[in-house]
Amino acid sequence: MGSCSPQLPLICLSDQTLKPGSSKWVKVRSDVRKALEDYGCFEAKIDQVSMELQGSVLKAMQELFALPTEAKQRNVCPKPFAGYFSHNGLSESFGIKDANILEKAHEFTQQLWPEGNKSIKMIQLYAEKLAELDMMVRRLILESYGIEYFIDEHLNSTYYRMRLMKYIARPDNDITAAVGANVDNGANDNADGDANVNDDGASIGVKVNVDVGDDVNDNDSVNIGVGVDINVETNVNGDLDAEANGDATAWVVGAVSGNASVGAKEANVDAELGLPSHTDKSLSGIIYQHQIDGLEVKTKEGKWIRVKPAPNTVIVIAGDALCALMNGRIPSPYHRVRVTERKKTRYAAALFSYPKEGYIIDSPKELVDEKHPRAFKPFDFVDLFNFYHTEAGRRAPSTLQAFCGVSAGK
Ligand SMILES: O=C(O)CCC(=O)C(=O)O
Ligand SMILES: [Fe+2]
Repeated sequence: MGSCSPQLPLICLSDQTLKPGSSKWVKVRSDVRKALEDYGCFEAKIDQVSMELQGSVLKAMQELFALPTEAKQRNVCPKPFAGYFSHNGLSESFGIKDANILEKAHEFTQQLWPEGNKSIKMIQLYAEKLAELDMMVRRLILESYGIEYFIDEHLNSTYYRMRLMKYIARPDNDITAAVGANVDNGANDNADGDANVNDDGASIGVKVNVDVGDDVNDNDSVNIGVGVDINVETNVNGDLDAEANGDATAWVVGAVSGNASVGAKEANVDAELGLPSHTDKSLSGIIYQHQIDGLEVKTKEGKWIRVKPAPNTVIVIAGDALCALMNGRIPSPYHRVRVTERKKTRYAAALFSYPKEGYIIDSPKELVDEKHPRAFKPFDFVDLFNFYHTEAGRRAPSTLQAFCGVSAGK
């Protein structure tokens, strides 16, 4: 903190000194809770993943993305878009379910490298380390609210999915944004009910929904919104501080639609987005940016924080499922990826935790009190996923709120 540009809180989660029950653990626990309540995310300094392993994963990613498109497209998953796909010609990604478990991760090897490849071992080891870290964070969170009894049940009700991502900056003079139809008006709320309208002026929400077909990878120039729902507001205050809000449903489930922006500057920003503004649907996510920055996280005040990559530092980010589980006390922040360095390729890896199918997400009673009335009805995450695919789910300013918000009046 204290530098001129805003930054996320930085918390040291290094293994060496952080032992459950120690005074450091207790301090870190309250820091984690505060950071998540304030920002829905934080930067974590870690030593669980060696530089050597980070380098090996980067090499594996470079190798993977260099494969021919037909090979990459073999990374399919029963859930649409949970496998390989590309967005807007600016990013592409692979999905690996249960990447932290070697036997399961081998399915990915079989899809991509039927003749076998040693890289998967590195990716799996990396996912395993990040999963350990993630479980520690979720343990710290639940302890910080005094619900230790719930830790085992919670951790056993989840699984992991890894995304490996490659981004490039938009080439100059490339016009990619603002294609579409279905214009309608709408105002946006993010998951914690914090309306994304500037306090000091009126806003008009303008949504342009772009629906494209299943074959999303071939046409780089018109794929705005593929796999994402972007709800964009154009602010009429004259400060041109446009908001682009949405959910990258398809990063997890694959809605093939988007709401692209209209307007000058915001169309420009949109066109630069390797990943449009969204909240994650997961419980938690751990993101590692390999050297090149691009990730931007939106604060409750509506400011974008650009997160600089630093060695041995990851971003811990809360998703909608955690927001719901924690009775809205931890928001799932909007974030986006904008690569501005031309001629540089950005690689990022993220490990997400999700509730298992059939598990009912219901805030523990300790999180509900007069100051925090129950915000969400209990739900199965799969039903939330399915709701994202519906017209109503895609159009909702906050899918989580529309699906199970108590105030949604459903
Ligand atoms: O590439 C990144 O830094 C973030 C990726 C992300 O937000 C996502 O996959 O949901
Ligand atoms: Fe995300």
